[in-house]
Amino acid sequence: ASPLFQPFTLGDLVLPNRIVMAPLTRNRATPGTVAANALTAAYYKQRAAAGLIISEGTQVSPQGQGYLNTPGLYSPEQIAGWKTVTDTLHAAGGRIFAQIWHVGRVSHSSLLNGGVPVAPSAIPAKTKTYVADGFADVTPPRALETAEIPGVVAEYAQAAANALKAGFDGVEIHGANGYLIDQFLKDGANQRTDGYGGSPENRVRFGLEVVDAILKVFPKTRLGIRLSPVSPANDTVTSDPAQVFGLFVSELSKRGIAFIHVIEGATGGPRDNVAFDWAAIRKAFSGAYIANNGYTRDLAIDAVSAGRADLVAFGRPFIANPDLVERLRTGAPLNELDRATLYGGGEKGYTDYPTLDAA
Ligand SMILES: C=C(C(=O)O)c1ccccc1
Repeated sequence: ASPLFQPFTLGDLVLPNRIVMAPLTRNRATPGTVAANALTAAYYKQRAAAGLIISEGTQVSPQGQGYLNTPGLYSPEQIAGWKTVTDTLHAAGGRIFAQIWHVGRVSHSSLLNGGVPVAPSAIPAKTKTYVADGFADVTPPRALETAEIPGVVAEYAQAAANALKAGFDGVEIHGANGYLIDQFLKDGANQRTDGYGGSPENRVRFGLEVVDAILKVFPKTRLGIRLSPVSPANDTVTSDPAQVFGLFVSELSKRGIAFIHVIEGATGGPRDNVAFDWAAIRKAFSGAYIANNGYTRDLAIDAVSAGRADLVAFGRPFIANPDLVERLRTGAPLNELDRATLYGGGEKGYTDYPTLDAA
């Protein structure tokens, strides 16, 4: 069988195959920000055959929330809610890492008690977010004071400690798609004049402080980070992707974390929007490389067989195919994705996609 279906040891965790369920925001943490409804546990349980599941983005604090009904990992209720999910998934033989998330400037005052989002600089993103009455332009942010930054770093570390309590098998730091860490990395969003802005060395500082703070409370063998060097997601770009991500990845490699999860191209879009040397990034990192973005069965089999990736993450295919692993193994056709039920709502488009044997 293709290496895609062979086991892989990630850090100290043996995965039964190299197929990862990518983090997917579904806006179904109701009420509010607690991932406790039975639907969420059922949704993840249906996908337990994945080599590894990475949870939907889970905010590290109230300030870190940018969308309606996304779960948090900063309160006892939220930890207890996620525990019902991880217990259910473990009972079904699955493995799940928590993706911990701070949206930075991609938020809306209606989610922040009338407040404004925080960001590296007071530069509004030309992007929308999902709030109570549908999609809305994000609220222009304020720049974080230098003195506030250690507090935000500590929110990530606390969320990682909470992830352990909530029964997660590991943590993925959300460092991609134009959210807070990515905003610091990219000079289109970060025009600070203190030690956190300007040179690539300064722009990687925030992300590295987050990793170092987490490593004080969390094992490096179970820690990874998602990156999107050339994605324009949420209107966040940089003039120097090769420089800043080459530096960031080599610094991450020195810390010995388990994986980088790389969005190759524009998130959910073209893989060749900007020329980028993915092989150089893979070579610069000592741990595992999870490739993501628009992979088909053939592309995934080829990437793993050719050694360009250790694992491949699938997002939208996992939404529509709870038994994606089986379908990829046998080359079976895939269910169509229903875009109308991606965000918000209930079981429709969440837990009601059929498996092969149900067809
Ligand atoms: C967390 C997200 C990301 O990383 O792009 C997200 C958020 C809202 C809708 C889709 C995706």
